[in-house]
Amino acid sequence: MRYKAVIFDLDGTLLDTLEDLAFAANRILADNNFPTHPVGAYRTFVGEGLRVLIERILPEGHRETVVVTKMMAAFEEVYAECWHVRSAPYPGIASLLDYLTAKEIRLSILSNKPDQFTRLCVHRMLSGWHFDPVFGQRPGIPKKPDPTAALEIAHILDLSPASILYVGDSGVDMHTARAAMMDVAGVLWGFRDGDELRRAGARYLVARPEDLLPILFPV
Ligand SMILES: O=C(O)COP(=O)(O)O
Repeated sequence: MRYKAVIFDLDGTLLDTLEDLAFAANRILADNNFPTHPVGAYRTFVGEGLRVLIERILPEGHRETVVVTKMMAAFEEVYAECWHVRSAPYPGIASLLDYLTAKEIRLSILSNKPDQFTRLCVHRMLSGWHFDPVFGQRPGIPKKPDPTAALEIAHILDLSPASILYVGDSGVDMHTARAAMMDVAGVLWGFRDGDELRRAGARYLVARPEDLLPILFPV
């Protein structure tokens, strides 16, 4: 078997978290008399961590560090109440994870979502499977697309990057995997489109979770 482990991105790959993220972000915008955004716009705002999300949703001219920092704290407060309301695994993820577990493929998660929310989401929505390690964005560790955390996972699993398949839904994920010398599959059910994934270097593009099986277990 070529791949012994999979590193999954979280938002837009395993979990559809878009509506809860958009709800919390729009709430803090409205609370501060800033214009809100349609839920779909958040597909391009999410993916590079909380600070970048806040910078992207604020109107130009209101992105000073002090405003961004205040809005980050406000977001964390609102999201702490709503992160689980409308979020859930995408269709087909449960069966995929069951199958990978039965085949003894090791499972791991690497997200740019703040680490505490990453762990909460995994604990509540993906507790039926064993993911280890689970890393969100941690203070002092460079976020994706820097390959540091992906390589840390390879080290913890005691596997070479070549024996790990990275699965994600954004250009940031594709760049992360390539920088870590891992093969990468881009998923088309997430927040970004196939063009972005292809341009960022996706080796495979998959339309449904079960389409990962022939990649992981070629006949
Ligand atoms: O919350 C984010 O910025 C993105 O999270 P992801 O890395 O799981 O897509």
